[in-house]
Amino acid sequence: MNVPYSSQDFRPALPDAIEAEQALLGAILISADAYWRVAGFLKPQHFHEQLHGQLYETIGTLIAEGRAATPITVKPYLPADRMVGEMTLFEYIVRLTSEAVTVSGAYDFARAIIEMWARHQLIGVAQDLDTLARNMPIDMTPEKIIASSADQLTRIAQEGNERAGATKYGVLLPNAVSKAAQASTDTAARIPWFLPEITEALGDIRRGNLIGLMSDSGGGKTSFSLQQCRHAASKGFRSAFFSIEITEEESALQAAAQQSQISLGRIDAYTLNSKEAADLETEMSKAVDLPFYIVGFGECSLSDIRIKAEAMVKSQGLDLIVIDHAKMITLPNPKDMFAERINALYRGLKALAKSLNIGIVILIQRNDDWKQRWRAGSELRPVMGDAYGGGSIKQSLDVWFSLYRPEPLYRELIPTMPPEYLSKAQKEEGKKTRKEEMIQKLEQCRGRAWVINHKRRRGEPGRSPEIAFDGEYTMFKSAGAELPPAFEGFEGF
Ligand SMILES: Nc1ncnc2c1ncn2[C@@H]1O[C@H](COP(=O)(O)OP(=O)(O)OP(=O)(O)O)[C@@H](O)[C@H]1O
Repeated sequence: MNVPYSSQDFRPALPDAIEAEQALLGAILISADAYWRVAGFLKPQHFHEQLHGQLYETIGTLIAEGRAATPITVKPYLPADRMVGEMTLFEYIVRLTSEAVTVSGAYDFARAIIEMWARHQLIGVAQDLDTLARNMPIDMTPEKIIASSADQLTRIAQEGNERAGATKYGVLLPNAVSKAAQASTDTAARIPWFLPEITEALGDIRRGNLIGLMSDSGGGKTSFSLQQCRHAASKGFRSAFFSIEITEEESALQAAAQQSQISLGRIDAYTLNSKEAADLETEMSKAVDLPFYIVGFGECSLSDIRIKAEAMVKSQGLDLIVIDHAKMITLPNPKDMFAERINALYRGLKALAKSLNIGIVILIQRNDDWKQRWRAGSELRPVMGDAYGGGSIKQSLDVWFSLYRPEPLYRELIPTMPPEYLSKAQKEEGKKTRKEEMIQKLEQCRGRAWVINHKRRRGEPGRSPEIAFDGEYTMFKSAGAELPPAFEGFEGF
Protein backbone atom coordinates (compact mmCIF):
# COMPACT_ATOMS: atom_id res chain seq x y z
CA MET A 1 0.00 0.00 0.00
CA ASN A 2 1.32 3.43 -0.85
CA VAL A 3 1.67 5.87 1.99
CA PRO A 4 0.31 9.14 0.56
CA TYR A 5 2.25 11.51 2.89
CA SER A 6 5.49 11.34 4.78
CA SER A 7 5.49 12.64 8.37
CA GLN A 8 7.50 15.65 7.16
CA ASP A 9 4.50 16.94 5.21
CA PHE A 10 2.81 17.72 8.53
CA ARG A 11 5.58 19.85 9.93
CA PRO A 12 4.23 23.27 10.80
CA ALA A 13 5.40 26.14 8.58
CA LEU A 14 8.35 28.04 9.98
CA PRO A 15 7.42 31.10 12.03
CA ASP A 16 8.42 34.58 10.88
CA ALA A 17 8.57 38.11 12.29
CA ILE A 18 7.17 39.96 9.27
CA GLU A 19 5.03 42.32 11.38
CA ALA A 20 8.01 43.29 13.60
CA GLU A 21 10.05 43.94 10.44
CA GLN A 22 7.33 46.19 9.02
CA ALA A 23 6.88 48.05 12.32
CA LEU A 24 10.65 48.62 12.64
CA LEU A 25 11.03 49.93 9.07
CA GLY A 26 8.06 52.27 9.68
CA ALA A 27 9.61 53.52 12.93
CA ILE A 28 12.97 54.15 11.23
CA LEU A 29 11.24 56.09 8.43
CA ILE A 30 9.65 58.33 11.08
CA SER A 31 12.78 58.86 13.17
CA ALA A 32 16.48 58.21 12.57
CA ASP A 33 16.85 57.70 16.35
CA ALA A 34 14.97 54.42 15.95
CA TYR A 35 17.67 53.32 13.51
CA TRP A 36 20.52 54.20 15.88
CA ARG A 37 18.89 52.23 18.66
CA VAL A 38 19.22 49.00 16.69
CA ALA A 39 22.00 49.58 14.17
CA GLY A 40 24.64 48.27 16.58
CA PHE A 41 23.34 44.71 16.42
CA LEU A 42 20.70 44.34 13.69
CA LYS A 43 22.03 43.59 10.22
CA PRO A 44 20.15 43.36 6.90
CA GLN A 45 20.66 39.59 6.76
CA HIS A 46 18.70 39.13 9.99
CA PHE A 47 15.44 40.05 8.23
CA HIS A 48 13.29 37.10 7.22
CA GLU A 49 11.84 38.97 4.23
CA GLN A 50 14.75 39.74 1.89
CA LEU A 51 13.04 42.88 0.58
CA HIS A 52 12.86 44.23 4.16
CA GLY A 53 16.58 43.58 4.60
CA GLN A 54 17.30 45.53 1.40
CA LEU A 55 15.09 48.44 2.53
CA TYR A 56 16.79 48.46 5.97
CA GLU A 57 20.19 48.64 4.26
CA THR A 58 19.16 51.47 1.92
CA ILE A 59 17.50 53.51 4.66
CA GLY A 60 20.43 52.89 7.02
CA THR A 61 22.92 54.10 4.40
CA LEU A 62 20.97 57.32 3.95
CA ILE A 63 20.83 57.92 7.71
CA ALA A 64 24.52 57.11 8.16
CA GLU A 65 25.27 59.68 5.45
CA GLY A 66 23.46 62.23 7.61
CA ARG A 67 20.53 62.55 5.23
CA ALA A 68 16.84 62.46 6.07
CA ALA A 69 15.19 59.11 5.42
CA THR A 70 11.52 59.46 4.45
CA PRO A 71 9.53 57.64 1.75
CA ILE A 72 10.20 60.64 -0.53
CA THR A 73 14.02 60.68 -0.03
CA VAL A 74 14.25 56.88 -0.22
CA LYS A 75 12.17 56.64 -3.43
CA PRO A 76 15.00 57.41 -5.94
CA TYR A 77 16.90 54.39 -4.61
CA LEU A 78 14.02 51.93 -5.03
CA PRO A 79 13.50 49.85 -8.19
CA ALA A 80 10.53 51.58 -9.89
CA ASP A 81 9.04 48.34 -11.24
CA ARG A 82 9.17 46.34 -8.00
CA MET A 83 5.68 45.39 -6.78
CA VAL A 84 4.58 44.20 -3.34
CA GLY A 85 1.30 42.44 -4.02
CA GLU A 86 -0.87 45.08 -5.71
CA MET A 87 1.29 48.00 -4.52
CA THR A 88 4.42 49.60 -5.91
CA LEU A 89 7.37 49.51 -3.53
CA PHE A 90 6.99 53.25 -2.94
CA GLU A 91 3.32 52.82 -1.98
CA TYR A 92 4.37 49.99 0.34
CA ILE A 93 6.86 52.10 2.31
CA VAL A 94 4.38 55.01 2.49
CA ARG A 95 2.00 52.54 4.10
CA LEU A 96 4.68 51.23 6.50
CA THR A 97 5.31 54.81 7.59
CA SER A 98 1.65 55.71 8.03
CA GLU A 99 0.97 52.50 10.00
CA ALA A 100 4.00 52.86 12.28
CA VAL A 101 2.72 53.25 15.81
CA THR A 102 5.78 53.71 17.97
CA VAL A 103 9.39 54.79 17.62
CA SER A 104 10.32 53.78 21.15
CA GLY A 105 9.42 50.14 20.38
CA ALA A 106 12.22 49.93 17.80
CA TYR A 107 14.57 48.05 20.12
CA ASP A 108 11.95 45.41 20.94
CA PHE A 109 11.03 44.96 17.26
CA ALA A 110 14.71 44.45 16.45
CA ARG A 111 15.08 41.88 19.25
CA ALA A 112 12.05 40.02 17.88
CA ILE A 113 13.64 39.99 14.41
CA ILE A 114 16.97 38.71 15.76
CA GLU A 115 15.23 36.06 17.83
CA MET A 116 13.36 34.79 14.80
CA TRP A 117 16.59 34.79 12.79
CA ALA A 118 18.25 32.79 15.57
CA ARG A 119 15.41 30.25 15.60
CA HIS A 120 15.82 29.70 11.87
CA GLN A 121 19.56 29.28 12.28
CA LEU A 122 18.97 26.77 15.08
CA ILE A 123 16.67 24.75 12.85
CA GLY A 124 19.43 24.76 10.19
CA VAL A 125 22.04 23.52 12.70
CA ALA A 126 19.65 20.84 13.96
CA GLN A 127 19.02 19.63 10.41
CA ASP A 128 22.76 19.53 9.63
CA LEU A 129 23.37 17.69 12.90
CA ASP A 130 20.67 15.18 12.06
CA THR A 131 22.18 14.54 8.60
CA LEU A 132 25.74 14.26 9.93
CA ALA A 133 24.78 11.96 12.80
CA ARG A 134 22.88 9.65 10.43
CA ASN A 135 25.56 9.53 7.72
CA MET A 136 28.78 10.21 9.58
CA PRO A 137 31.67 10.79 7.12
CA ILE A 138 34.75 8.64 7.68
CA ASP A 139 36.91 11.57 8.84
CA MET A 140 34.35 12.63 11.46
CA THR A 141 33.85 11.61 15.09
CA PRO A 142 30.91 12.41 17.35
CA GLU A 143 33.22 14.75 19.31
CA LYS A 144 34.09 16.70 16.14
CA ILE A 145 30.41 16.99 15.23
CA ILE A 146 29.61 18.24 18.76
CA ALA A 147 32.49 20.75 18.67
CA SER A 148 31.51 22.16 15.28
CA SER A 149 27.83 22.41 16.27
CA ALA A 150 28.85 24.10 19.54
CA ASP A 151 30.87 26.65 17.52
CA GLN A 152 27.87 27.38 15.31
CA LEU A 153 25.53 27.64 18.29
CA THR A 154 27.86 30.06 20.08
CA ARG A 155 28.08 32.20 16.93
CA ILE A 156 24.28 32.31 16.75
CA ALA A 157 24.08 33.28 20.43
CA GLN A 158 26.67 36.02 20.00
CA GLU A 159 25.21 37.48 16.83
CA GLY A 160 22.45 39.44 18.54
CA ASN A 161 24.86 40.68 21.20
CA GLU A 162 27.20 42.30 18.72
CA ARG A 163 27.45 45.97 19.57
CA ALA A 164 30.13 46.74 17.03
CA GLY A 165 27.97 49.09 15.00
CA ALA A 166 27.97 52.82 15.62
CA THR A 167 25.31 53.93 18.07
CA LYS A 168 24.63 57.56 18.69
CA TYR A 169 26.05 58.88 21.95
CA GLY A 170 22.78 60.60 22.79
CA VAL A 171 20.91 57.31 22.39
CA LEU A 172 23.42 55.21 24.31
CA LEU A 173 23.86 57.53 27.25
CA PRO A 174 20.39 57.22 28.87
CA ASN A 175 20.61 53.41 28.64
CA ALA A 176 24.14 53.42 30.08
CA VAL A 177 23.13 55.66 32.99
CA SER A 178 20.09 53.58 33.89
CA LYS A 179 22.13 50.36 33.62
CA ALA A 180 24.85 51.77 35.91
CA ALA A 181 22.20 52.92 38.42
CA GLN A 182 20.58 49.50 38.36
CA ALA A 183 23.92 47.67 38.71
CA SER A 184 24.95 49.81 41.70
CA THR A 185 21.94 48.61 43.68
CA ASP A 186 21.87 45.12 42.21
CA THR A 187 24.11 43.08 44.49
CA ALA A 188 23.54 40.03 42.29
CA ALA A 189 25.37 41.75 39.43
CA ARG A 190 28.80 41.69 41.11
CA ILE A 191 30.54 38.77 42.70
CA PRO A 192 32.75 39.70 45.68
CA TRP A 193 36.31 38.45 46.18
CA PHE A 194 36.99 36.56 49.38
CA LEU A 195 39.24 39.28 50.85
CA PRO A 196 38.47 43.01 50.92
CA GLU A 197 42.06 43.81 49.87
CA ILE A 198 41.49 41.97 46.59
CA THR A 199 38.27 43.85 45.89
CA GLU A 200 40.06 47.10 46.70
CA ALA A 201 42.72 46.31 44.10
CA LEU A 202 40.61 44.70 41.38
CA GLY A 203 36.98 45.71 41.93
CA ASP A 204 34.28 43.01 42.18
CA ILE A 205 34.04 40.23 39.62
CA ARG A 206 31.64 41.42 36.93
CA ARG A 207 29.46 39.29 34.74
CA GLY A 208 30.71 38.92 31.18
CA ASN A 209 34.30 39.51 32.32
CA LEU A 210 37.34 37.31 31.77
CA ILE A 211 39.84 37.61 34.60
CA GLY A 212 43.40 36.30 34.41
CA LEU A 213 45.11 35.10 37.60
CA MET A 214 48.83 34.41 37.09
CA SER A 215 51.27 32.77 39.46
CA ASP A 216 54.29 30.52 39.49
CA SER A 217 53.77 26.81 39.66
CA GLY A 218 52.99 26.23 43.35
CA GLY A 219 52.34 29.95 43.80
CA GLY A 220 48.84 29.30 45.10
CA LYS A 221 46.48 29.68 42.11
CA THR A 222 44.51 26.54 42.96
CA SER A 223 44.34 27.37 46.67
CA PHE A 224 43.22 30.93 45.96
CA SER A 225 40.56 29.75 43.49
CA LEU A 226 39.06 27.12 45.75
CA GLN A 227 38.78 29.70 48.52
CA GLN A 228 37.16 32.13 46.07
CA CYS A 229 34.60 29.61 44.78
CA ARG A 230 33.71 28.49 48.31
CA HIS A 231 33.33 32.12 49.41
CA ALA A 232 31.21 33.15 46.40
CA ALA A 233 28.98 30.09 46.93
CA SER A 234 28.52 31.03 50.60
CA LYS A 235 27.17 34.40 49.36
CA GLY A 236 24.71 32.62 47.06
CA PHE A 237 26.69 32.89 43.80
CA ARG A 238 26.68 29.62 41.90
CA SER A 239 30.35 28.83 41.39
CA ALA A 240 32.18 26.10 39.52
CA PHE A 241 35.81 25.08 39.73
CA PHE A 242 36.90 23.40 36.48
CA SER A 243 39.86 21.32 37.57
CA ILE A 244 42.04 19.98 34.79
CA GLU A 245 45.05 19.37 37.00
CA ILE A 246 43.87 17.81 40.25
CA THR A 247 40.97 15.43 40.83
CA GLU A 248 37.56 16.50 42.10
CA GLU A 249 38.23 14.71 45.41
CA GLU A 250 41.59 16.46 45.92
CA SER A 251 39.92 19.80 45.23
CA ALA A 252 37.12 19.07 47.68
CA LEU A 253 39.54 18.07 50.45
CA GLN A 254 41.66 21.18 49.90
CA ALA A 255 38.59 23.45 50.07
CA ALA A 256 37.49 21.71 53.28
CA ALA A 257 40.98 22.05 54.82
CA GLN A 258 40.93 25.79 54.12
CA GLN A 259 37.47 26.28 55.51
CA SER A 260 37.92 24.17 58.65
CA GLN A 261 41.57 25.15 59.19
CA ILE A 262 42.75 21.59 59.26
CA SER A 263 46.25 20.78 58.06
CA LEU A 264 45.92 19.51 54.51
CA GLY A 265 48.67 16.99 55.17
CA ARG A 266 46.66 15.56 58.09
CA ILE A 267 43.48 15.34 56.00
CA ASP A 268 45.42 13.65 53.20
CA ALA A 269 46.90 11.13 55.65
CA TYR A 270 43.60 11.04 57.58
CA THR A 271 45.29 11.45 60.94
CA LEU A 272 42.69 13.80 62.43
CA ASN A 273 42.18 14.48 66.12
CA SER A 274 38.63 14.57 67.46
CA LYS A 275 38.23 18.37 67.09
CA GLU A 276 39.43 18.25 63.46
CA ALA A 277 37.10 15.33 62.71
CA ALA A 278 34.18 17.31 64.20
CA ASP A 279 35.12 20.45 62.19
CA LEU A 280 35.25 18.39 59.04
CA GLU A 281 31.79 16.96 59.85
CA THR A 282 30.47 20.53 60.25
CA GLU A 283 31.91 21.54 56.87
CA MET A 284 30.37 18.44 55.28
CA SER A 285 26.93 19.39 56.50
CA LYS A 286 27.34 23.03 55.41
CA ALA A 287 28.62 21.92 52.01
CA VAL A 288 25.39 20.11 51.18
CA ASP A 289 23.51 23.35 50.48
CA LEU A 290 26.35 25.32 48.91
CA PRO A 291 26.05 26.07 45.17
CA PHE A 292 29.73 25.16 44.70
CA TYR A 293 30.45 22.67 41.93
CA ILE A 294 33.73 20.95 41.18
CA VAL A 295 34.09 19.65 37.65
CA GLY A 296 36.94 17.31 36.84
CA PHE A 297 38.38 17.35 33.33
CA GLY A 298 41.03 15.18 31.74
CA GLU A 299 42.78 16.61 28.72
CA CYS A 300 40.30 19.09 27.30
CA SER A 301 39.72 21.71 24.61
CA LEU A 302 37.91 25.02 24.62
CA SER A 303 34.91 23.27 23.03
CA ASP A 304 34.75 20.78 25.93
CA ILE A 305 34.78 23.67 28.39
CA ARG A 306 32.12 25.52 26.44
CA ILE A 307 29.83 22.48 26.20
CA LYS A 308 30.11 21.85 29.95
CA ALA A 309 29.66 25.51 30.88
CA GLU A 310 26.63 25.95 28.64
CA ALA A 311 25.04 22.75 29.98
CA MET A 312 25.60 23.88 33.58
CA VAL A 313 24.22 27.37 32.93
CA LYS A 314 21.11 25.77 31.43
CA SER A 315 20.60 23.12 34.11
CA GLN A 316 21.44 24.79 37.44
CA GLY A 317 22.56 28.28 36.43
CA LEU A 318 26.07 29.64 37.09
CA ASP A 319 27.58 32.95 38.14
CA LEU A 320 31.29 32.16 38.24
CA ILE A 321 33.67 29.63 36.70
CA VAL A 322 37.34 29.25 37.60
CA ILE A 323 39.41 27.22 35.14
CA ASP A 324 42.60 25.60 36.46
CA HIS A 325 44.64 26.24 34.23
CA ALA A 326 45.22 27.67 30.73
CA LYS A 327 48.28 25.59 29.89
CA MET A 328 46.26 22.40 30.38
CA ILE A 329 43.74 23.34 27.66
CA THR A 330 44.45 21.92 24.19
CA LEU A 331 44.88 24.90 21.90
CA PRO A 332 42.50 25.33 18.96
CA ASN A 333 43.50 25.46 15.25
CA PRO A 334 46.67 23.28 15.22
CA LYS A 335 47.77 24.62 11.82
CA ASP A 336 48.10 28.22 13.06
CA MET A 337 51.07 29.86 14.77
CA PHE A 338 51.33 29.46 18.55
CA ALA A 339 50.58 33.15 19.25
CA GLU A 340 47.39 33.02 17.17
CA ARG A 341 46.27 29.79 18.83
CA ILE A 342 46.82 31.25 22.30
CA ASN A 343 44.93 34.40 21.40
CA ALA A 344 42.10 32.28 19.95
CA LEU A 345 41.88 30.46 23.29
CA TYR A 346 41.63 33.64 25.38
CA ARG A 347 39.26 35.28 22.88
CA GLY A 348 37.06 32.17 23.03
CA LEU A 349 36.98 32.31 26.83
CA LYS A 350 36.08 35.99 26.75
CA ALA A 351 33.26 35.27 24.25
CA LEU A 352 32.03 32.48 26.53
CA ALA A 353 31.93 34.79 29.58
CA LYS A 354 30.00 37.33 27.55
CA SER A 355 27.53 34.97 25.94
CA LEU A 356 26.76 33.16 29.23
CA ASN A 357 26.83 36.42 31.22
CA ILE A 358 29.05 34.91 33.92
CA GLY A 359 32.45 35.79 35.37
CA ILE A 360 35.28 33.50 34.23
CA VAL A 361 38.63 33.39 36.02
CA ILE A 362 41.36 31.68 34.02
CA LEU A 363 44.45 30.59 35.92
CA ILE A 364 47.67 31.31 34.07
CA GLN A 365 51.00 29.66 34.72
CA ARG A 366 53.98 31.99 34.88
CA ASN A 367 56.97 30.88 32.79
CA ASP A 368 60.56 30.65 34.10
CA ASP A 369 61.93 33.77 32.38
CA TRP A 370 62.30 35.41 35.80
CA LYS A 371 65.26 33.12 36.54
CA GLN A 372 67.32 34.67 33.74
CA ARG A 373 66.23 38.15 34.73
CA TRP A 374 67.22 37.46 38.30
CA ARG A 375 70.67 36.20 37.24
CA ALA A 376 71.05 39.48 35.35
CA GLY A 377 70.28 41.36 38.58
CA SER A 378 66.53 42.03 38.29
CA GLU A 379 63.77 41.52 40.84
CA LEU A 380 61.79 38.28 40.99
CA ARG A 381 58.35 39.80 40.77
CA PRO A 382 56.13 38.94 37.81
CA VAL A 383 55.61 41.08 34.73
CA MET A 384 52.99 40.58 32.02
CA GLY A 385 55.45 39.04 29.56
CA ASP A 386 55.90 36.10 31.97
CA ALA A 387 52.42 34.78 31.19
CA TYR A 388 51.88 31.50 29.42
CA GLY A 389 51.04 32.88 25.98
CA GLY A 390 52.88 36.19 26.48
CA GLY A 391 51.75 39.72 27.23
CA SER A 392 49.42 39.95 24.20
CA ILE A 393 46.77 37.92 26.05
CA LYS A 394 46.10 41.20 27.86
CA GLN A 395 43.70 42.33 25.14
CA SER A 396 41.19 39.56 25.89
CA LEU A 397 41.35 39.97 29.67
CA ASP A 398 39.17 42.50 31.49
CA VAL A 399 41.17 42.16 34.69
CA TRP A 400 44.61 40.62 35.04
CA PHE A 401 46.57 40.16 38.23
CA SER A 402 49.43 38.12 39.62
CA LEU A 403 49.43 36.31 42.89
CA TYR A 404 53.04 36.85 43.86
CA ARG A 405 54.58 34.69 46.57
CA PRO A 406 58.36 35.14 46.58
CA GLU A 407 59.02 32.65 49.41
CA PRO A 408 59.14 29.47 47.27
CA LEU A 409 61.23 31.29 44.64
CA TYR A 410 63.90 32.16 47.22
CA ARG A 411 63.78 28.58 48.48
CA GLU A 412 64.44 27.36 44.96
CA LEU A 413 67.23 29.84 44.21
CA ILE A 414 69.27 29.84 47.44
CA PRO A 415 70.65 26.29 47.11
CA THR A 416 71.81 27.05 43.55
CA MET A 417 73.93 30.06 44.59
CA PRO A 418 77.71 29.57 44.43
CA PRO A 419 79.68 30.03 47.66
CA GLU A 420 81.13 33.48 48.21
CA TYR A 421 83.76 34.38 50.81
CA LEU A 422 84.15 37.65 52.65
CA SER A 423 87.33 38.95 54.24
CA LYS A 424 87.46 39.43 58.00
CA ALA A 425 87.38 43.20 57.46
CA GLN A 426 84.29 42.98 55.25
CA LYS A 427 82.57 40.83 57.88
CA GLU A 428 83.44 43.33 60.57
CA GLU A 429 81.92 46.09 58.42
CA GLY A 430 78.71 44.04 58.43
CA LYS A 431 78.88 43.16 54.71
CA LYS A 432 76.81 40.16 53.67
CA THR A 433 77.26 37.69 50.83
CA ARG A 434 74.52 37.69 48.19
CA LYS A 435 73.36 34.34 49.53
CA GLU A 436 73.11 35.73 53.08
CA GLU A 437 71.08 38.64 51.72
CA MET A 438 68.76 36.19 49.99
CA ILE A 439 68.30 34.19 53.18
CA GLN A 440 67.41 37.41 54.99
CA LYS A 441 64.84 38.27 52.30
CA LEU A 442 63.42 34.76 52.55
CA GLU A 443 62.91 35.31 56.29
CA GLN A 444 61.23 38.65 55.60
CA CYS A 445 58.77 37.31 53.03
CA ARG A 446 57.72 34.14 54.87
CA GLY A 447 53.96 33.70 54.65
CA ARG A 448 53.55 36.89 52.61
CA ALA A 449 51.92 37.31 49.21
CA TRP A 450 50.98 40.26 47.00
CA VAL A 451 48.14 40.81 44.56
CA ILE A 452 49.86 42.62 41.69
CA ASN A 453 47.35 44.33 39.45
CA HIS A 454 48.41 44.32 35.77
CA LYS A 455 45.20 45.43 34.15
CA ARG A 456 41.80 46.62 35.23
CA ARG A 457 39.47 47.68 32.45
CA ARG A 458 37.58 49.89 34.87
CA GLY A 459 40.03 51.82 36.99
CA GLU A 460 43.75 52.25 37.09
CA PRO A 461 45.98 49.28 37.84
CA GLY A 462 48.71 49.98 40.34
CA ARG A 463 47.52 49.11 43.81
CA SER A 464 49.21 45.88 44.87
CA PRO A 465 48.05 44.96 48.34
CA GLU A 466 49.76 42.49 50.57
CA ILE A 467 47.91 39.42 51.82
CA ALA A 468 49.07 36.46 53.88
CA PHE A 469 49.47 32.80 52.90
CA ASP A 470 49.13 30.04 55.46
CA GLY A 471 50.87 27.01 53.94
CA GLU A 472 49.48 24.59 56.50
CA TYR A 473 45.93 25.07 55.28
CA THR A 474 46.98 26.37 51.82
CA MET A 475 44.82 29.43 52.41
CA PHE A 476 45.12 33.15 51.90
CA LYS A 477 44.00 35.68 54.50
CA SER A 478 44.15 39.39 55.21
CA ALA A 479 47.60 40.56 56.18
CA GLY A 480 45.85 42.84 58.66
CA ALA A 481 48.11 45.66 57.55
CA GLU A 482 47.12 49.02 56.12
CA LEU A 483 46.94 48.89 52.33
CA PRO A 484 50.33 49.91 50.97
CA PRO A 485 50.47 52.69 48.41
CA ALA A 486 50.86 51.71 44.76
CA PHE A 487 53.87 49.52 44.09
CA GLU A 488 55.27 49.86 47.55
CA GLY A 489 55.47 46.98 49.91
CA PHE A 490 56.83 44.35 47.61
CA GLU A 491 59.76 46.42 46.34
CA GLY A 492 62.94 44.50 46.85
CA PHE A 493 61.39 41.01 46.87
N1 LIG B 1 47.63 18.52 49.05
C1 LIG B 1 48.56 19.39 49.48
N2 LIG B 1 49.25 19.16 50.62
C2 LIG B 1 50.18 20.03 51.07
N3 LIG B 1 50.49 21.17 50.45
C3 LIG B 1 49.85 21.46 49.31
C4 LIG B 1 48.85 20.61 48.75
N4 LIG B 1 48.37 21.18 47.62
C5 LIG B 1 49.07 22.33 47.45
N5 LIG B 1 49.94 22.50 48.47
C6 LIG B 1 50.90 23.60 48.63
O1 LIG B 1 50.22 24.85 48.57
C7 LIG B 1 50.98 25.79 47.84
C8 LIG B 1 50.11 26.37 46.74
O2 LIG B 1 49.75 25.32 45.86
P1 LIG B 1 48.67 25.50 44.72
O3 LIG B 1 48.41 24.13 44.15
O4 LIG B 1 47.55 26.29 45.21
O5 LIG B 1 49.49 26.35 43.66
P2 LIG B 1 49.29 26.47 42.09
O6 LIG B 1 49.72 27.86 41.75
O7 LIG B 1 47.92 26.06 41.71
O8 LIG B 1 50.35 25.45 41.55
P3 LIG B 1 50.34 24.59 40.18
O9 LIG B 1 50.21 25.57 39.08
O10 LIG B 1 51.65 23.88 40.22
O11 LIG B 1 49.15 23.69 40.34
C9 LIG B 1 52.21 25.07 47.30
O12 LIG B 1 53.29 25.39 48.15
C10 LIG B 1 51.85 23.61 47.44
O13 LIG B 1 53.00 22.86 47.73
